[in-house]
Amino acid sequence: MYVFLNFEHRLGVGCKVLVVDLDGTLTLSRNTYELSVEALLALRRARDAGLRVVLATANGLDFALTVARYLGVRDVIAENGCLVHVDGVTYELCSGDMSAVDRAVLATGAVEPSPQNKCRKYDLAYVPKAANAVELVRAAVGPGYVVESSGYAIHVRPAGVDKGTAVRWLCERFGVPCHQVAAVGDSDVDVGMLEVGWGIAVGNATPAAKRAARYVAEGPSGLGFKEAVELILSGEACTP
Ligand SMILES: O=C(O)COP(=O)(O)O
Ligand SMILES: [Mg+2]
Repeated sequence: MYVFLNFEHRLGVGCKVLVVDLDGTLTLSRNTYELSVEALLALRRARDAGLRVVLATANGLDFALTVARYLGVRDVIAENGCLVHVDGVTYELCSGDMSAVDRAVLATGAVEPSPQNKCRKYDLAYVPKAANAVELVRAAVGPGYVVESSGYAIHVRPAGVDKGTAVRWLCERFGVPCHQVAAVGDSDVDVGMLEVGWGIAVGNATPAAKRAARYVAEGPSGLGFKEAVELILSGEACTP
């Protein structure tokens, strides 16, 4: 039961849901996994204000659910939107067998498989070994697949689904207009959700993420997320 405590929420204006990326957004910077204390405190303020918080990450589902547990978050978008876990049930927004694609990607010799791949289903992750790894992988998999870098790994998944697809699915499920879903992120894999929701990019986000956002924070990563929560709680975000 989400009782919206503050004035904007009671009036049915302002943000009702907060969808937040993990790596590069809740962390100290975009090249570490260390969580930002300021971000954790801001996340708790958002939740205490009655916002429904969803973790949206390129990481695998098992990994994301584990992190979400320690963040005090129950709902998760994983594998860049291919898997959505809401109210204890996992929904698959992607389909198809990725084994042949995986073989083609590894045959380029430009990447190493992420250890997470043994527990990932549709969005596979790779560590680049060559400067032009993204281009080589794109050439190997063809137009039916999306190849993007999160800054932490190269991701390959079936075309047509991204974090924005999953946010749109959540808007429907929660019965909330998408402009009242705040989405905060740092990288190219967040562009879809920054466009679908009321997008906020952290200060050190990629150019594509900043272009997709309604608002760009000053601070980097976790400090930028703290600013995003302040904007949300001020009632100035999630305008139509
Ligand atoms: O797993 C990654 O590559 C980055 O994950 P993120 O979507 O939480 O930034
Ligand atoms: Mg990120």
